[in-house]
Amino acid sequence: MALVSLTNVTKTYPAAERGGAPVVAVDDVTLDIEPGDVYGIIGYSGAGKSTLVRLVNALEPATSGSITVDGRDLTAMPERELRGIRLGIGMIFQQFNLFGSKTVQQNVAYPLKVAGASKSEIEARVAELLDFVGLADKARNHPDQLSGGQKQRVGIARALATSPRLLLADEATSALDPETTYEVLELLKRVNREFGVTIIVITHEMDVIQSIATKVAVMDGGRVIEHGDVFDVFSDPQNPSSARFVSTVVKGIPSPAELAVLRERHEGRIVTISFRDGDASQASVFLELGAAGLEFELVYGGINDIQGRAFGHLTLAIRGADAAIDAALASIGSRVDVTEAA
Ligand SMILES: Nc1ncnc2c1ncn2[C@@H]1O[C@H](COP(=O)(O)OP(=O)(O)OP(=O)(O)O)[C@@H](O)[C@H]1O
Repeated sequence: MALVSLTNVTKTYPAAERGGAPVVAVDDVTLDIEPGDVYGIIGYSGAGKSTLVRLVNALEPATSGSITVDGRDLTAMPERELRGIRLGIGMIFQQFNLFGSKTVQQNVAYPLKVAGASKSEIEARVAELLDFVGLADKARNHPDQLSGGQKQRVGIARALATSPRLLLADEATSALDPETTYEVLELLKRVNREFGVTIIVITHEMDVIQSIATKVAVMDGGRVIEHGDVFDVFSDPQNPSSARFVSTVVKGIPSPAELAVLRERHEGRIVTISFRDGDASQASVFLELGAAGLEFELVYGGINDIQGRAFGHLTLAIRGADAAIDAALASIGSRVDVTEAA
């Protein structure tokens, strides 16, 4: 059974001005998030991602449709029970949202205090979590004495304090540099692997999805326009907007402008060979071109790794007799996708 299930969920906000049109922030979204998923939700600013998070977190009611968390329908639930649902969901934020006047230890202890845990339970759990996030030596520091990455690690420890099954990460690495982003994403992977916590990652950065998510939903104008396994969406996006996101991290077939530059710099026929794991290896393609007596160079593209599965597009400039090139491409084209620039 899905841990989070959204069925035809719509959230409409009233118009800001009298006579204006209402804002449909989330538009007829149907999505299942299974236990153990790291589910990425990507979209440009205003796509409706944060609104979707607030609906799942029961901070706001949906206008229509149904949302279940752990099999329990939030739509008709009284506020008292919604509070219980919220306790089972951890949240981390772009701006960390730590209490500046409390120490690291007190920040992590806070949700446990609210939940009514005993002093000894709190001490043991906080020590365990600070150890897990590698900040045991900072227990008595205040947030302003920590780096951004350390603050987010405190945020993660605090979000895990009450042992939630679900963690919502809303642009959790958007304020961090690439190195620190990598560390925080690695920590989130451990949270998923070692504690079995399901994670929903909201982001506008495709490389975050690439490095951590197993599934992805692409949002645009409040709608989910494409969703599926990260590998499938990255290697073969079906929607132009998803393709634009993918192109920020994957070099595909060169655009007409890029082709013009390639032609200026390289002689020969420009051919893109697309690999998807399970297809022929790159080595077999290169060997075949070599065996046909053709000269070639790699001029554009690359191979990507998504959770241990490889795919990518390599664009080559190939030189030699046209008939020999035609024969080699026909043979290679029977195993992998071959696209020759017009
Ligand atoms: N409380 C609100 N009242 C009215 N309109 C809202 C409210 N919250 C969000 N919206 C509108 O709903 C749409 C979706 O906003 P949302 O914040 O969910 O998008 P987002 O994808 O999270 O973008 P960002 O990354 O910029 O936060 C936007 O048009 C926004 O202006």
